[in-house]
Amino acid sequence: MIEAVGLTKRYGAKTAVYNLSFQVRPGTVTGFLGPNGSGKSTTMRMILGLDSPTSGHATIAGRPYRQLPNAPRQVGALLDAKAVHGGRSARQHLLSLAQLSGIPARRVDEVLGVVGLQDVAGRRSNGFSLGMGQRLGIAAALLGDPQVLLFDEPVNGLDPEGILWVRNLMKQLASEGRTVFVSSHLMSEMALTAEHLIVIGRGQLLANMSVKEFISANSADFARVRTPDTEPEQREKLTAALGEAGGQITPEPDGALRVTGLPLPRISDLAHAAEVRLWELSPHQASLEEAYMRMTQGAVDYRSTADARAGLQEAPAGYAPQGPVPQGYAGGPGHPAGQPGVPGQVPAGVPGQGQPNPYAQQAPGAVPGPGHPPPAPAQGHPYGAPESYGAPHPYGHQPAAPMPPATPVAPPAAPADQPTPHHEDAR
Ligand SMILES: Nc1ncnc2c1ncn2[C@@H]1O[C@H](COP(=O)(O)OP(=O)(O)OP(=O)(O)O)[C@@H](O)[C@H]1O
Repeated sequence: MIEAVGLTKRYGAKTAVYNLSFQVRPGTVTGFLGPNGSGKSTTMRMILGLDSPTSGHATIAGRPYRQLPNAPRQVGALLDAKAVHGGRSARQHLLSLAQLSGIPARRVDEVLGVVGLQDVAGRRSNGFSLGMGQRLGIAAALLGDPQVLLFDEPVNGLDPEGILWVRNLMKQLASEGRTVFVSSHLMSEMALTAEHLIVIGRGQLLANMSVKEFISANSADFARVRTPDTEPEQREKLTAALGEAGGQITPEPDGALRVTGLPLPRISDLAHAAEVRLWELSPHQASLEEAYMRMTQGAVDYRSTADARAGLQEAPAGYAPQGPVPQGYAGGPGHPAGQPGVPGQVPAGVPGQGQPNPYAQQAPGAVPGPGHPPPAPAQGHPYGAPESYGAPHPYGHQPAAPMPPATPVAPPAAPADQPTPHHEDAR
């Protein structure tokens, strides 16, 4: 198990991570979600002993990484796929890691097969695509057959087939009882990969809950209602009537109203009774990605000026209707609201930051919204059979050999407190 307790990291005036507490349990994939710059990599680096916390601590199996008796044997990580000596071949790179940790050379070929790089193993890694580099990084993480695995944006640069393969690999590793902690900024991907979610924004915990809970808490049905644009008093009349009847009303950027808590026929009847004409009355379901974006929208560092026009700049006025904070949200039970925030960093309108949760109108057991299909069935290969580069994958046609017993893996190379190499890869 991985545990963070009050984890805080400041770089000068910049607070990258603030008071983060969570646990990552074995046997499930835990997704670590947050917008760019929200502190995911910094948190992972602190867990791996590559950065020292300003305060708080992180442990793996009850001890800080650097105090684990055989840390390299227990923990594997993919932090930066580009942290490879480009002049070396994939095999040489893995061999040098294996030799450092006393891992038998045959294990190198096993992991090369697992990630589908066996046919390019002799090629220099500086000729690798981003996706091939990710696979090589994953191979390095698996080298020691560790019980605890951390992956920072592992699907970055992978094509759809590669993404599916990573998804199945993560699930397979977790089903073997390992602790699997995977960061991403894509909710849609994590909803298909992870069973548990830890969501952060500007270094602070926003949600800590199962994917099931997140889906049921965020896949709210709602109605869109529009009155004649030319008669604003009709809109006001309707807002009052719906509000009195117990509906939650949120103005949409285009002038429509988003209504939760009332079925469509009731909205129609109330509009009729109030003598309000409707131009639109339509059913909708909030997508998970939308819920995630709304949850983190006050906690995004980098934003296009076009976002304002797209309605992503600010929560619309009045968008935070009534309702309890669902369990597991930061600020909900187990995450008391009103904890001191980072000065100037408390995300506006974020559930659990002392504000009511805007997603309280739930259909329990709701399924992911459009764009979130159910997970694809696993492929024949135990790790989803990646296509190898240049030849059919041998594991695609035969049962894979079992992983060898735990063997050490080289510790992450960067010394503590070095500036984080900030990835400039396309995301
Ligand atoms: N060594 C450093 N010195 C100064 N600031 C840093 C350093 N490392 C990270 N930061 C800052 O801390 C914040 C969190 O960065 P971090 O890389 O942990 O976020 P992230 O969620 O992993 O982002 P991304 O998804 O873009 O990789 C950012 O504002 C970043 O610029």
